Amino acid sequence: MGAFHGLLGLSGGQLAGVIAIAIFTLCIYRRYLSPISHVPGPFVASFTRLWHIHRILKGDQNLELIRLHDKHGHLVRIAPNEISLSHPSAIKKILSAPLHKGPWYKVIAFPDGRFQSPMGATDPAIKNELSRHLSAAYTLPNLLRSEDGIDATLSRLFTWFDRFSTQKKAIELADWFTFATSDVIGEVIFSKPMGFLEAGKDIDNTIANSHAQAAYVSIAGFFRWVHVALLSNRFVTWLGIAPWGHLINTAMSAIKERMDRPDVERVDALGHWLRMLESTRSFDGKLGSGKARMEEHEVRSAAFGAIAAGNETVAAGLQAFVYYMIRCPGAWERARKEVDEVLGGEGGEGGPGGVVSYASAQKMVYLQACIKEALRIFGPASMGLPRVVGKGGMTFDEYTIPEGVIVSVNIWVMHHSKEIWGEDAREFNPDRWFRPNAASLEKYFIPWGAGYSSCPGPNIAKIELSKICATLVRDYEFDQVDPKQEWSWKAYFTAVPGGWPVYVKKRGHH
Ligand code: HEM
Repeated sequence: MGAFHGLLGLSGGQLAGVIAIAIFTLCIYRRYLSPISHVPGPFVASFTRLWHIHRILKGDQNLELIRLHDKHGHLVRIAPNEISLSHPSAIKKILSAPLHKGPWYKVIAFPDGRFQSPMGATDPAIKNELSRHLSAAYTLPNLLRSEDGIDATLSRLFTWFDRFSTQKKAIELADWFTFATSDVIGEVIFSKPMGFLEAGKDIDNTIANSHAQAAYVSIAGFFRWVHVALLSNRFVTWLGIAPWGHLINTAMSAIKERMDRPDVERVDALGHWLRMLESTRSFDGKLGSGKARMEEHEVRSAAFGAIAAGNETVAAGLQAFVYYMIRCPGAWERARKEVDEVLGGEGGEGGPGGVVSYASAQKMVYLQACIKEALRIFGPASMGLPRVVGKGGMTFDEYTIPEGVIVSVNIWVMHHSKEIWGEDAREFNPDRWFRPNAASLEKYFIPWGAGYSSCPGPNIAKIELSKICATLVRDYEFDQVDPKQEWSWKAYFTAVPGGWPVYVKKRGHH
């Protein structure tokens, strides 16, 4: 360091002064001279990303953004080079367009930063190529081939609920729904539940630790090189010390077992990917060449993606359904009447305890509107989805945003926009889906994101939400231990509520 000062001919104090002036100049440039300096937003955000990171860690980035858009309008500058958009056309112009994703996404790599995952690929052409084989496993007909396995898993959940009803024991739905959705993902991906419902408890504190992991991932994307240096590198992978935890470990050993036994034929997603792997093994198309190929690490990465993204999101949707339904007078009874009608009276489908089929749940239009409304009012994905403006820039209102600026669309901001949904935008009202303008609002309903980078798992989520919500409405009621208590949650990349214990009551038991 001393040699460095000497080289510049500066004393320690002078060097500190030069650095301070450089930082000050950069701040002035970012605040007053940058091409997006005229876009309104929090003062600090205009010269440092730390404002955004602070809001993420505080866990209220979604609500804060809604407040800022209410105050400033369609454009809010949330970092020196990022603008959040609430303009109704932003979904089409930003998410549905083939824009590159923001650099934040690159942090999503498995098992380490050397490998590109579909979510981590920022170039739309590469992302599409990496996803091509994966998504075919998630079509509705493919997934419904696992419906019996899903039913067996969910029956375990309802057996627990029956027990809690008899015991009059208060439970956290956050835990039980996450146990169930984790087990279902195991069933759908590799025909093996993760074991939470069998154990009836959080295994290895997996779910308890997931909040800290979620907070880490949501900001690690802004410090990717630190993340690569500490955790996401070849050395950590080689040592096998990455803190993946029970879910990923279970998935990886299930994949290994299946690869060791190529004679086992299964209808799950893994079976599909392994067949793809086999048929493309001899093919040496290069990434970016537009040619189909799939490699072993991509199979692992696909399972990792589903497991990392597919349990708490659905569990949050399920919680939102129960939470808002029990607060909406008459909604549970109305949904139950419909469920009974469709199933032909109390019990229906295999009698009490039998899990409602996906096909029957699709006929329950009010129930589906309630599920949809729960996902609108409480979108499980709470972080803005960043894209990079391409050549020629982009115009919203009187602003022209130049090439290279990051533009993000936050699902909460869009779902809570009064301009789009009307004055009752921030209320839970399933009946909005029966209004004459409902069809025209579909394009603004984006719980899964939109465009080439949107969630690959809606069909899995819809199967779970439909079956679980229909069965809950038919067979159970929920009373909060403290009916006035609001739930709490932290909005990182996803928002997972908790802290609202309930009593489960089996229908007819008092
Ligand atoms: C209610 C449930 C769910 C919601 C609301 C949801 C929402 C989202 C959103 C908003 C994204 C980000 C899109 C973007 O970056 O532009 C995403 C990505 C993803 N989701 Fe979901 N998701 C849900 C359930 C699932 C399930 C069940 C799976 C299981 C396969 C899944 C797997 C993934 C994966 C792998 C990604 C990364 C996709 C990629 O970029 O390749 N999600 N999800």
